[in-house]
Amino acid sequence: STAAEKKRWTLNDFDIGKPLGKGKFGHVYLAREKMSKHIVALKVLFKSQLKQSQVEHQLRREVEIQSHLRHPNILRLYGYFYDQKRVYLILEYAAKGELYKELQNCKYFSERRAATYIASLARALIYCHGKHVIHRDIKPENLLVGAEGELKIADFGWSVHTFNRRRTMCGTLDYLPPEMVESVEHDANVDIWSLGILCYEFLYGVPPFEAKEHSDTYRRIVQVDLKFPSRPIVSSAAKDLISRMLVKDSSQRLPLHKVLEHQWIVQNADPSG
Ligand SMILES: Nc1ncnc(NCCc2cnc(NC(=O)Nc3cccc(C(F)(F)F)c3)s2)c1Br
Repeated sequence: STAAEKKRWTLNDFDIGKPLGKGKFGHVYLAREKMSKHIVALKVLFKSQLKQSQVEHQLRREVEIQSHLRHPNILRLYGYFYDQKRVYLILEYAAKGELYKELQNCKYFSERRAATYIASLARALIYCHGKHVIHRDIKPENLLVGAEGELKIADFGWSVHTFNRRRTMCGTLDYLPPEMVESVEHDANVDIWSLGILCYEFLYGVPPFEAKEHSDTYRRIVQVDLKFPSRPIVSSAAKDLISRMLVKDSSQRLPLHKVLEHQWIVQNADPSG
């Protein structure tokens, strides 16, 4: 790892700028490292809240996992430091912000834009799985957009190394595959399911199993109650790809490298990604 990852950073090393977003555990600020003038995002977490939620081990795992990941579609976590009350994550700054805000603004994405994002995500997940890391929490809130419009997966707070698969419930229900909702053993194929959920939400503006009550969402997930609305009009190729990822039996889900070879991706994704 680089010198930057070894250094003992303190808040004095940074000029703090505007708030970028408000997370569950703390706020994110634009910041500039004084010596290098390098622009970063600084996520501030309160130790009291981390302790209260007993997630300190997850945070340590995130920092450990992220320190080994280098991919254009994965937001870098350069390092962390802490003081009396807070833990600070030093993150790559994604200049075009949070993808879910973009999705809210334009309701749903074009097939070309959706396919380009899905292809980027598939490549990032192939890279993660190759390192025995599953993200487990792929959803619009964890996707950011870089200065060139490229997608960046962020927040590995729920990721794990596959050899110690865990059964804890994590993230919102909408994106969880049947095996996690039924809290049985799960593997890297959980991320393929979430990719299918995302592909549907990019094209229709809502996740496929959304329901008023948690219990209804749960039932729709375990029954894979997949319906495609008549509006907006979506190509049959896109529906075919979604149907091959949202399969209850995780071993039968389309493998990520096959996602990249699917005709809808080949015909619609921008190769630069
Ligand atoms: N424009 C932007 N450019 C860059 N970043 C931005 N926002 C921050 C995105 C994040 C990346 N990584 C994260 N990681 C965590 O939050 N981890 C986390 C937090 C609490 C508890 C835990 C745990 F303890 F539960 F694991 C783990 S948030 C924005 Br907006």
